[in-house]
Order: sequence, then C-alpha cells, then structure tokens
Amino acid sequence: MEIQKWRRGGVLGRGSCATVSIATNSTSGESFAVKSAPVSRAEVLRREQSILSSLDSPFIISYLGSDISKDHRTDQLCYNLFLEYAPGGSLTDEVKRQYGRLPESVVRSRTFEILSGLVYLHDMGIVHCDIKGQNVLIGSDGHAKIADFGCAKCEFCEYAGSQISGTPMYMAPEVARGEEQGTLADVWALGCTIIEMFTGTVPWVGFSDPVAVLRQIGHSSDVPMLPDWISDEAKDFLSKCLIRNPSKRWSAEQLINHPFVASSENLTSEKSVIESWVSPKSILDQGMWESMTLNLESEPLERIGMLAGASTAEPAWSDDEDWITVRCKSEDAFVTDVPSTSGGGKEEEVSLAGGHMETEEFQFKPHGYDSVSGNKNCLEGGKCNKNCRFSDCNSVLLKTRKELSMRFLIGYPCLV
Ligand SMILES: Nc1ncnc2c1ncn2[C@@H]1O[C@H](COP(=O)(O)OP(=O)(O)OP(=O)(O)O)[C@@H](O)[C@H]1O
Repeated sequence: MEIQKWRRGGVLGRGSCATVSIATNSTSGESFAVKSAPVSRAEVLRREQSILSSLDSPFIISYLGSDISKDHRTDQLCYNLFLEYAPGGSLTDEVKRQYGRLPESVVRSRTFEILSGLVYLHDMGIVHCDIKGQNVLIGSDGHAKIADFGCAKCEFCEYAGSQISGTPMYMAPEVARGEEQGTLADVWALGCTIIEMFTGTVPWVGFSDPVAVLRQIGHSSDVPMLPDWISDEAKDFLSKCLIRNPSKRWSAEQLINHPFVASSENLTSEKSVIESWVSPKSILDQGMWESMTLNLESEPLERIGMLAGASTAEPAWSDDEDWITVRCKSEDAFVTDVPSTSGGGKEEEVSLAGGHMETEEFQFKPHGYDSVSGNKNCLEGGKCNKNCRFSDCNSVLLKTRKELSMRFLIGYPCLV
C-alpha cells in the first residue's frame, strides 16, 4: 500500500548519511522505518532508493516508497526513504545479545540468509560494498536481511557508482589496495561477518590504526584468523570466502551449495523469530573506528581524516523530540497507566514493572506497535489500551535522562 500520510516516531539509529526513525502509516496504522536526510545532502539516499526500489527478496530489506517532507523544527526539506521495519535490530545486536557468540547452527542459517541475498544481488548486477553485521537487519519474519545500500554499485542503474567504499575491517585485499570492488569483495566481507558472528569481534584484532589495518589487508599474505572451536565445515566455508586472490575466491553462487549452508534453508527457528523482538540499539556502542563506513577515495591520511570525522557521531537520541519524562514507581508487573503524550519534557508518573530498570527516571514515547499481535496499536492516544506487560508492547521506547546513548523498550529489562 502506498504511504501517503505518516507520522515520525523515535530515532532507531543514525548513520553517516541519514537518520533512521520508526514511523506509523496514518492510514493503516502499520509501522515502518524512515531513513531521512536534508534534500541538499540526500544523494546517497536517492542512490539507495534507485537500487532498493528494483529489488524484491525476503533477504533484502524491502523498499516501501519515498517522499519529501518539511522538518517542522528546522524548516528544512527532508528526503525520506520508507523501509520495512526490522524490529530485531542488526546482526551485530543479535551477536551482543548472545554474549558475543552465536551458536554454529544460528551462524549457518544467518549465513544462508545473507548468502541468498548476495546471490540475488549479484545476479542483478549489484555489489553491496559494505556487508557487515551492522548492515544486516533482523526482520519481523526472523530472517536476516541485507540493508544500507548507500555504498552499493549497480551495473544497470542510473547511479552506477565507481569509487571504492566500505568499512576497512571488512575490506577485501583488492579493495584495500584500491584496485577493484566487485561481487567477490562482498564474499570476502561475508567471511568477515561470519567471524563476527562466531567471535563477536571484528576480523582483524590488535590494530589501533586504520592505515595499518588497510596495509595489513592489502599488502600482507595474511587472512583473518579462524576461530578454532568451529566445525571443519565452517572452516572450509570460511577458507573459500577468505581467499586473497579474488579470481580464486568462490562466488556467492558457488558457496550456496557448500555443505555448511546447504542444509540450513529452514533453520531460522521460531525461537530466533521470538528472540528477534528486541530493542533496537544506539549506534554509539558501535562507534568504534573498526566499524565505520567510509567512502575511500585514495590516500591513507585522507582516510584517517574521514575516520576522525566519523567518530564524532552525535548521540543517537536527540532531545528535541517530544519525549516524556516519567518516574519508575515499582519494579514489578505492568505498565498500568501510560501518561498522555502531550508536551515534551513533562514529568509524569507511571507504574512500571517486570525486569529491573537500573534507572529510576527515564523518558518514553509510545509508538503503538505491538510485537505479539503484529502491527496493531496497543497504545491509543498515549494510553495503553491493554494493560500491556512490558514484553507485549515492544515499541514503547525508553531512554534514560542522563545517558542519552541508552534506550530500552518497555518489555525489556535493562539492556545496558
Ligand atoms: N529498516 C530498519 N529497521 C530498523 N532499524 C533500522 C532500519 N534501517 C536502519 N536501521 C537502524 O539505523 C541504523 C543506521 O542505518 P543505516 O546503516 O541504513 O544508515 P546509514 O546512514 O546508511 O549508515 P552508514 O553510516 O553505515 O552508511 C542501523 O544500524 C540500524 O540500527
């Protein structure tokens, strides 16, 4: 359904080129994500739109439309890209929730899903150029979906894209040397993402300097170290992804038949769907230089400059939205009364419960999204119409006053 009237909710994340917020379709009541940037700086978003709008795969985040709106706070025109909302956050978030290591069975099915997305993209003549845990989102169907096409190159699109781009830690040797960035560079990055799923860390460890890591990737004969506890099948799969010479590296199409993933088609279990309903996170805890996306034109010094700039990211929550400050009265049971949403900054009391909250004072903003029943509103006019348990009403977002980088969903115990 075309999205004509919609309402912007709280910020889900901020990247280098855009802010992503949750939004509600005023006609259907359904939630979706809106990725916005000022019109004057929306070139990357328009490129993303031109690529995403031609795609249709369960393993790629769905495009729902776009428009231009006026930001009432700044009076600026904003370009908005409407996307399927991925309530499970990113794959990096999923790894963190599992204490930094996904079980091999889950790694297999996530790998199968990302690989299926890559086979589809490569067949369409598209190179993603920035595959990593942060750019894979977990959808409401429990599937991993490739997102963030801001760096993508497309053979047949209006915006072909030519420059080398991506995230240093995930770059293939030929990319780090600035030579080429084709579909096989996505396969190398997939190998790095699998290491991230197994270990919870970036593939190259012990580097404090992006130039050193680019030099290591581009000019040594090393490949990232494979975890020693994984199966031989997993090691063999990774060894095919992480071949330094791109002409010898396996393609996504070859890898989809590898025994590591061949049997995992239906492995995304009900459990992982349920586990995927969790708080989207701040980007601040992902602000390490290792994971920054860059558009790398050429020189190391320039690259460092870009990294330095990128690391000054703003907090993922802005204070100019109409959050309401509430005080936690009890540590048990229900949201018994959600105060009205009128008036940002107004302090009200609310009874909260279930799971410990480490702070007593926080802010919230209802979005009317119920994780149990799907897209139905469980909040009407700021009142909870169901006496939702925390876990029933997943999109009431909370944030602490003192730590802007933290946020919670009602229903989730402290995730800090
Ligand atoms: N469809 C979505 N559903 C839920 N959360 C999303 C969605 N799209 C993006 N996000 C959140 O917003 C964050 C930033 O989004 P995204 O990576 O697309 O922005 P970007 O500006 O392109 O980032 P980058 O700096 O990597 O280029 C993501 O890491 C994720 O947490």
